[in-house]
Amino acid sequence: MTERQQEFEQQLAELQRGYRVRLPQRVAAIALAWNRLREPPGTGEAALDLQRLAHNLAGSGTAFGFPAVSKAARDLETVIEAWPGVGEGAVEEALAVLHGTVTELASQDAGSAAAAAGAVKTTPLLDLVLVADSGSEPCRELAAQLGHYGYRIEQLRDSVALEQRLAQKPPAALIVDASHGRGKFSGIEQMVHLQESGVALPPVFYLSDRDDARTRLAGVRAGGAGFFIKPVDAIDMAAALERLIPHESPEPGRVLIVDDDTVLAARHALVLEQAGMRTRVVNDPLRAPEELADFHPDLVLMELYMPECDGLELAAIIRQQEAYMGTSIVFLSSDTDTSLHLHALRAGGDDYLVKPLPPERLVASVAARVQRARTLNTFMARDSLTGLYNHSRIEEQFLRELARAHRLGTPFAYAFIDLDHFKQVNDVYGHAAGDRVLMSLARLLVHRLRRTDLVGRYGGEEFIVVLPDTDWEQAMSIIDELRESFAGIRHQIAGSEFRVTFSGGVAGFPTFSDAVTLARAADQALYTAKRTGRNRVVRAPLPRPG
Ligand SMILES: Nc1nc2c(ncn2[C@@H]2O[C@H](COP(=O)(O)OP(=O)(O)OP(=O)(O)O)[C@@H](O)[C@H]2O)c(=O)[nH]1
Repeated sequence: MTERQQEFEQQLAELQRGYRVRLPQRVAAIALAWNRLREPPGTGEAALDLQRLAHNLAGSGTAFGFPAVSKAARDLETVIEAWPGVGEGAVEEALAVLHGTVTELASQDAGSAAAAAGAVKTTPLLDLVLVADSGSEPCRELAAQLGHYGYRIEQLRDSVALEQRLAQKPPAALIVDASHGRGKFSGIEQMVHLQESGVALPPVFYLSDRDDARTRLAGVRAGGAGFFIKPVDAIDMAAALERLIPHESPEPGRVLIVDDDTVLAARHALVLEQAGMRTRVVNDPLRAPEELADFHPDLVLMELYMPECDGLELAAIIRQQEAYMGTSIVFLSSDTDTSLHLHALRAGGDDYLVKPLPPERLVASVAARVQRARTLNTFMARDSLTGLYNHSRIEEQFLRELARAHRLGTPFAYAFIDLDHFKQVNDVYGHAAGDRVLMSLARLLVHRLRRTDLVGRYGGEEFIVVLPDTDWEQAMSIIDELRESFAGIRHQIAGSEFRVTFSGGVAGFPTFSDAVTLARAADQALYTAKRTGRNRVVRAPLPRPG
């Protein structure tokens, strides 16, 4: 075996271990889906969910070296297909066999299962340390303003306290008053002194009363990441911090593999998963559209020759749908005929890979295409001023969330937010000032909400927030807290200062169960908020019975 093959086999073994550790969770998901189906109101969708979970497990078990799991899952799938004709007992029995098979495997590998269960995601650190004289009013005000954007600020008086703080838990960044202490550059000098004595500093932003070259130069020489003249507009500082603080690693690329050759498809999936991508395999091309809608891949990797529906036909089906304009299509085939390659590209494919393909070539081609699909999708999905989801994308996300909530029976909240008297802001301070206000609200929403929440700019000064797994009482208090924070932001433009407020309307699922009534309810609640004085959040009234 060559060194490369050895490495590949090792990687496969690693993947196999990961798959094995997650098996109990997959069986638990199947058991949950079965409970949902059995207890009213079980729907056709719940039955499909259950069938798909069992089918996926049946399809992947053997590929990962667990044929007994595949067999038990396939038996369960067959019984589910025949249900309710076969009765609950048969399903329970098949489920028990699957559970037993997986429990046995899990007990052999309890150690790694525990390790996998213990993996907890952390949220990015957003605390900052401000080094300034305690009596400095502009610095106190800046701290308060940054607090509205979701940064936690701790103020320290001297470099001794700072050194202790850095040793405990380093903050995301330091903000240092350049003239803090004695002397013009004493704040800067303190940082230089700390660095020279071997203390590792996070990025430092200097605040200064004076905008002269000497002070700026001192800041640059001290390794400053930014230099701001007092009084600092908090939105500028928030923007600089946002660029600096590393965000969570991007979502892994999602690849849908369509190939009727189960072994080859599983192998491609293993290779791509090993390279950090998420994959889903479909062996029946006619199921691809359904999986596409459910999985939302960045890229579809498909075999050209397949029974019933070949790759070119499937590409045509995908390309006819606007929702998948940004999805890459890569063909795989052992056919080296170049005219066929051209034909495949004309049919909407982005690349054509000839088999057999070394793993690193597959990973490189797919990763490059995933990246391009991501970039294209970002342009298509984002509002250029605020960077939030644009109108069509937030609507799409809302519908997706609604479908998920229906499927899982979880609540979610929907809020419509609209700036108050925004026309006056434009009229009095100019359009550019209005744009800055829109950006500041966008920043506040993104910083203060969870990563799983969805925020979009619906139109001019209207925003939509979707809060998954949140009931509307929680949503009311979250949106109201945001309202209060936003009202506290001082917007500064050419020496003048002003504040802006927003009004909000909140509605939720399952109180309103379809998209139209839910959005209309939130809109009406917003209208009530405007009519009753603005700068408030109103909950949609309960729907009339019947
Ligand atoms: N600066 C800026 N203004 C915008 C943008 N999009 C829409 N607007 C402005 O937003 C203002 C909305 O005004 P109205 O619909 O009258 O609402 P309002 O003044 O906020 O009043 P209420 O909603 O009733 O509180 C208009 O003046 C639009 O020109 C934009 O991208 N930038």
